[in-house]
Amino acid sequence: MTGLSEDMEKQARLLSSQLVLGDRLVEVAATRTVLAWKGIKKDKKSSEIISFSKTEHVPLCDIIAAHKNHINAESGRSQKNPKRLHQMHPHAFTVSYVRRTRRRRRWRCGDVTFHCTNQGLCEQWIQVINEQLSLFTNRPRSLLVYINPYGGKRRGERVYEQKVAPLLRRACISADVIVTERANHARDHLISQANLNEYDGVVCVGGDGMFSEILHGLIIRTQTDHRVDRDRPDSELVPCSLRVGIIPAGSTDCICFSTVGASDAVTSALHIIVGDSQPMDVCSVHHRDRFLRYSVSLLGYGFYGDVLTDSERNRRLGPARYDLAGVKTFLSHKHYEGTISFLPAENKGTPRDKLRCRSGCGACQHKSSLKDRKQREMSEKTNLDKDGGHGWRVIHGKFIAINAASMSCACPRSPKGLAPSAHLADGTADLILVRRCSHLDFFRHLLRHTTKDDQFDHSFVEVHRVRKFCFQPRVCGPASADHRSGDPVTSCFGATRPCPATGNQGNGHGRWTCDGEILPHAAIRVSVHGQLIRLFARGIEEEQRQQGGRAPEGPCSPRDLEPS
Ligand SMILES: Nc1ncnc2c1ncn2[C@@H]1O[C@H](COP(=O)(O)OP(=O)(O)OP(=O)(O)O)[C@@H](O)[C@H]1O
Repeated sequence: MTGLSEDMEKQARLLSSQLVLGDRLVEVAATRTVLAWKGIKKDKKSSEIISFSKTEHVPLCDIIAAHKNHINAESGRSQKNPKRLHQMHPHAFTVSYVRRTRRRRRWRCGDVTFHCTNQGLCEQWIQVINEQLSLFTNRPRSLLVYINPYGGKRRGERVYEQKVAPLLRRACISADVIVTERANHARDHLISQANLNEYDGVVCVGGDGMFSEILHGLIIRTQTDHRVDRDRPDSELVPCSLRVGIIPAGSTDCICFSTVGASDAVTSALHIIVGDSQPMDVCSVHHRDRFLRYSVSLLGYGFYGDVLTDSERNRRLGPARYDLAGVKTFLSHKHYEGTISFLPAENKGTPRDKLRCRSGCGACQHKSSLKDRKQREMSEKTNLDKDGGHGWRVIHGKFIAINAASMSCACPRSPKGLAPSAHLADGTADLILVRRCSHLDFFRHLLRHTTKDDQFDHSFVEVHRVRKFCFQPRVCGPASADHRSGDPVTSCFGATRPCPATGNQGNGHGRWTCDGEILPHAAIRVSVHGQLIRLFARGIEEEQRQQGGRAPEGPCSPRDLEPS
C-alpha cells in the first residue's frame, strides 16, 4: 500500500488492490474507518510508474452502500473511452457516500465506481464494505413513513418518491409508507395501531404541524405503554425509543432547519441513512390538571399567538398568510396583562451568553439521570428564596409578547432564530418577555431578528433560562386565596375570573401558539422534559470556511462513529 498516509497504514487493512477509476489505475484500500484510493499514473510506453496523484478518502461512516455496477457506461461520463474500459475491465462496483456541497450545510450522495478484471475481486469488495457497514448498529434498517400530501405546496408525495425513496433503497433500508388521509391520521395511527417493534425509526414528510402530530403520537404511545399519567403536570415522562426523521415539505420547516441547518429533503434523508441521533427537549403544557399539548420549538403568547390566529383564517393563501398576518398584527399593536412565574435554570448559562447550540454541543451532552432529577426536584421544594418561594420568580406586567423557546427557532428568514442561544437538549427553555413599548421600539426589536444585532438589548425586553413556568392572564375582581398566598404554582390557576377582551388597549385575553397550534386556554403551566425524543439529525454544523468564504466540498468530516 505504497503512498497511503501513515495513520491509514497503521489501521488494520481489510482489503487492498489495484483497480481502475476513470482513466487512472488506483491503489484502493478499505480499513476499518476509511476507504482510500490514490491514483498511479503510468508512462504509456514503458508502463513504469511516473507519479502519484492525491489520496482521496471517504470515512466509512459516510458510506451509504457498495453495489455491483452492471452498466459500466454509467460511470463513463468522465472517461475518455468507456467502451474500451468495459472491454478491458468488465467488472465494476460503485460506492455511494455522503458528500458536502458548497451550498450551506447541504449534503448530497456521491458515487465512485471502480473497475477490475476479476469478478471475484469485485464481489469481495462489495461484501467487505457492506459487512463493515452492517456493524454500524445506529443505522436504521426499517422505517415507518408518514406523508402529508397537503403540507406546504402539496409536494410531499413527490418529494418522497423522487428524492428520498431512491436513497433509502440504495442504502437497503425498507420503508412502510402511509399517506395521511386527514389531520391527526398519523398521530392516531401511532397511538393505537402502529406495531412500533417492527421499526427503527419514524419519518415525517411535511411541515412543523405534521412533525407535531408524530411527536404527540410517539410520546402519548410511550407514556401509555409505560402507564404514565400525562394529565399530571409533575409526571416523569418516559423517553421515546424510536428516532424521528423530518423530510421538510411544509410551509414552515423550522424544526428541520434548527436541527439539521438546512431545509432540504436529500440532506435530511442522508442524516437518516447514516443514523444520526440528536436528542431534543420537549415542553409539556397543562391547564390546571389537564394535559394540553407538547412543544419542541415555540410557545408564544401575545404577538405570535395573534399572528397564528389570524393566519389560520387565511389558510387558502398558503405560506403568504404568515406575512399578511404578521403585518396586520404588528399594526394592531396589542398588549396583554398577566403574571408570569418561572423556575430559573441554574448553572445552565443564559439566553444572552452567545454560546450557540451546534453539532456536538457540550451543554446538550449531559443527560441527567433519574437520581439527578429527583435531587433537583427535592432542592426545588426545599430552597426558599425571597421572590416567590420554592425558587420561583414572579413577574407581573403588560406584555406585547411572551415567548418560550426550547430551541433557537432558526429559519431561513431569521438564521439566528428567536432565541439564538437556546439549546436543543439541555433541559431548559429561554423565556423572552417583551413588555409594553412604543410601536417603533417593537419594530426595532423585530428587525433585529434578521440582523446580527442583539434583539434582547432593549430596556423593555428581558430573558430568562427556565425549567418550568406558569402564566396567568390578568383577572378581574379580588385575587383568590391561592393568589394571595404567594405560591406561584397554585396561584397560576387559582384565579378564575378572566377579564373580557377589550380590544387593542390590553386587558383582553391573548392566545398561546404552541408549535403552530392555538391553545384553548391562556392560563398554562409548562415543564421542560430533558431529551424526551431523538431525531435523525446532528444539530447545526459549524461551517468550515475556505478562503473566499465558501464551504469546502467533499466527503463529510469523519465523526467518532466507529463500528461497534
Ligand atoms: N391528509 C391530510 N389532510 C388534511 N390535513 C392534514 C393531512 N395530513 C396532515 N394534516 C394536517 O395538516 C397540518 C399542516 O401540515 P404541515 O405542517 O405538513 O404543513 P404546513 O403547510 O407546513 O402547515 P403549517 O405551516 O400550518 O404547519 C398539520 O397540522 C396536520 O395535522
